[in-house]
Amino acid sequence: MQPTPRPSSTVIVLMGVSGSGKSTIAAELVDRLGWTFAEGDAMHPPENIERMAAGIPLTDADRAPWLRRITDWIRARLEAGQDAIVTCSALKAEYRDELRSAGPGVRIVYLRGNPATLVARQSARRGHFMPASLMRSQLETLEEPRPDEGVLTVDVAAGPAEIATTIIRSLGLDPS
Ligand SMILES: Nc1ncnc2c1ncn2[C@@H]1O[C@H](COP(=O)(O)OP(=O)(O)O)[C@@H](O)[C@H]1O
Ligand SMILES: O=C(O)[C@H](O)[C@@H](O)[C@H](O)[C@H](O)COP(=O)(O)O
Repeated sequence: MQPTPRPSSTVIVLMGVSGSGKSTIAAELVDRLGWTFAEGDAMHPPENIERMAAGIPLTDADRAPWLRRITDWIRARLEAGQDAIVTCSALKAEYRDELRSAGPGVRIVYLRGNPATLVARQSARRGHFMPASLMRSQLETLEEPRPDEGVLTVDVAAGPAEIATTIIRSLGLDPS
């Protein structure tokens, strides 16, 4: 069977709840691949950051402008033929549909962890606006990707370097 040809450029979306390692794995992938990177959190309107910092979960309406900005960013990278990486919790299937609408080069990677690990990692993290109290709503809101979504799921029990290797191999991004 012929290998599936890569589209002209690829944008990896690292998804998962707060504390799943999106920023950490993105940094590892950027180191290894040298691709353009955007932190999805930086695209939230300031009110969203204020809400989360105050322990208030975001609603669909709160997330709408943020998802639009991320989707526009992805589309611009694909149109420019640039490979890129972006973090976005993408908790619901409808959010992922929107992100994928940016173009065929979108590859979503779900960083899946057991709740105990996620809570431990998120609460050990310092200097971040997201309070540990919001983990419960993150986990309640999360709709894990269905098999037909074509999302790559990676367990976050392993260390960042191993996870990055798994992602690079599974997406066929090894240097040839
Ligand atoms: N695979 C991993 N193994 C061990 N610790 C990790 C791993 N991934 C992330 N961490 C740690 O867990 C915390 C949350 O990771 P972070 O990348 O900030 O998650 P997110 O961006 O999804 O909120 C950080 O303190 C980070 O150093
Ligand atoms: O959709 C949401 O509720 C938020 O976007 C949330 O899922 C996201 O995780 C925050 O931006 C916190 O940032 P960290 O994921 O870096 O903790």
